[in-house]
Amino acid sequence: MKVAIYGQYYQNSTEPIINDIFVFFNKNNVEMVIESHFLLMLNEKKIVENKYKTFTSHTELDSSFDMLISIGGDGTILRAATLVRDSGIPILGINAGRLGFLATVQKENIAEFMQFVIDRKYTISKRALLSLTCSPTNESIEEINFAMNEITVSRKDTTSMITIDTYLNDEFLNSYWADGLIISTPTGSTGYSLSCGGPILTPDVKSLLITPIAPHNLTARPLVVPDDTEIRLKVSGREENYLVSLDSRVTSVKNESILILKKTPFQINMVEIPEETFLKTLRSKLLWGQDKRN
Ligand SMILES: NC(=O)c1ccc[n+]([C@@H]2O[C@H](COP(=O)([O-])OP(=O)(O)OC[C@H]3O[C@@H](n4cnc5c(N)ncnc54)[C@H](O)[C@@H]3O)[C@@H](O)[C@H]2O)c1
Ligand SMILES: Nc1ncnc2c1ncn2[C@@H]1O[C@H](COP(=O)(O)OP(=O)(O)OP(=O)(O)O)[C@@H](O)[C@H]1O
Repeated sequence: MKVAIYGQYYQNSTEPIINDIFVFFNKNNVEMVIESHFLLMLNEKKIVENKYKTFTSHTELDSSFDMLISIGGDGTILRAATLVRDSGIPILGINAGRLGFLATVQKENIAEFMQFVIDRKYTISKRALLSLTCSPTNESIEEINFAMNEITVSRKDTTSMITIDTYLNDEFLNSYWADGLIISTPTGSTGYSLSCGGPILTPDVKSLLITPIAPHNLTARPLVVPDDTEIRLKVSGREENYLVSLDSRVTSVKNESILILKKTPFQINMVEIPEETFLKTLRSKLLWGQDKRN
C-alpha cells in the first residue's frame, strides 16, 4: 500500500499524531510519500527522519497512490483536494485542527482507524464539486478551477451591498441585494452556507444550494436546486470589483463580468471509516443530541 501524507502546519500537538501514524504504517510496510514542505517542518523539529520520498505538486500524485492522508482541520482538507484534483485518489482526514468536520479520524484512536485503512475496511463518499467560468477570463481562477465547499460572491472595499442577478438554466431567478451569494455543494452545506441560514444536505444529495448572505429582503431564502443546473451570475455595485471565492481561495472580479457555475465532471473521493459516518459527525461536531431534556 502507498499513501501520500499532507499537512500545512506543525504544532507540538502534531507530534503524537505523526508518531502514531508513522509507527503504525512502518510496522505494516505501508509506503509513505510526504508533501515536501510538511516533511521539512517535521525534519526541523526532528520528528521524522529525512529518508522518505516527497511530492511537491498534484502532477506527482498518480494512480500508484492508494490514498492521501490529510493531517489538520477542514482548511487542510480543502487544500488536499487541490492536490488530488481529478486523480480519484481518496482523501482521509485526521483531525489535528479545531472543528474538523470533514476530517473524520480523531487523534485519540489513530491506530484503530489506520487498521481499517490497511484492511481496506472503508467506504468512499463521493463529493460533488463546483467549477466556474468567468467572462472576461480571470487567470487566477483558471489554475485550480473547482470548489468542494462553495463558490461565493461578496462585496469588496465597501459596506455597500451588491446586486447579484441570478439565472438558472438561462431563466431569471432573482436579483439578490445582499452582502453576497453562496452557491454551495452538499459538502459545503455545513460550512459558510449553514452560518447564513442554509439547510444541511447529506453528501450524496444531488443538489446545489443558493444561499444569500444577509439579503436586505425578508423573503429571500436559501434555495435548493438540482446539481445539473447551470447557474449564471452578474454582479453590480458601487465599487468596481467584488470578491469571488472558491473554498479558501479568493480573487477579485470586475463588475458586470458573467460568472457561470456548474458541477464538475469529476468528484472528490472522501474515505469514510466504519462508525465515523456523516450522521454521526452531525451529532458529535454540531452537538446534536446535547440537549439533555430529551
Ligand atoms: N461565517 C462562516 O461560517 C464562514 C465564513 C467564511 C468561510 N467559511 C468557510 O470556511 C471555508 C474555508 O475554510 P478556511 O479554513 O479557509 O477558513 P477558516 O479558517 O475561517 O475556517 C472556517 C471554519 O469553517 C469550518 N468548515 C469548513 N468547511 C466546512 C464544512 N464543509 N463543514 C463544516 N464546517 C466547515 C472549519 O472547520 C472552520 O472552523 C469556506 O469554504 C467556508 O465554508 C465560513
Ligand atoms: N498538522 C497540524 N498539526 C497541528 N495543528 C494543526 C495542524 N493542522 C492544523 N492545525 C491547527 O488547526 C488550525 C486549523 O487548521 P486548518 O486551517 O486545517 O482548519 P480550519 O479550516 O481552520 O478548520 P478546523 O476548524 O477544522 O480546524 C490551525 O490553525 C492549527 O492551529
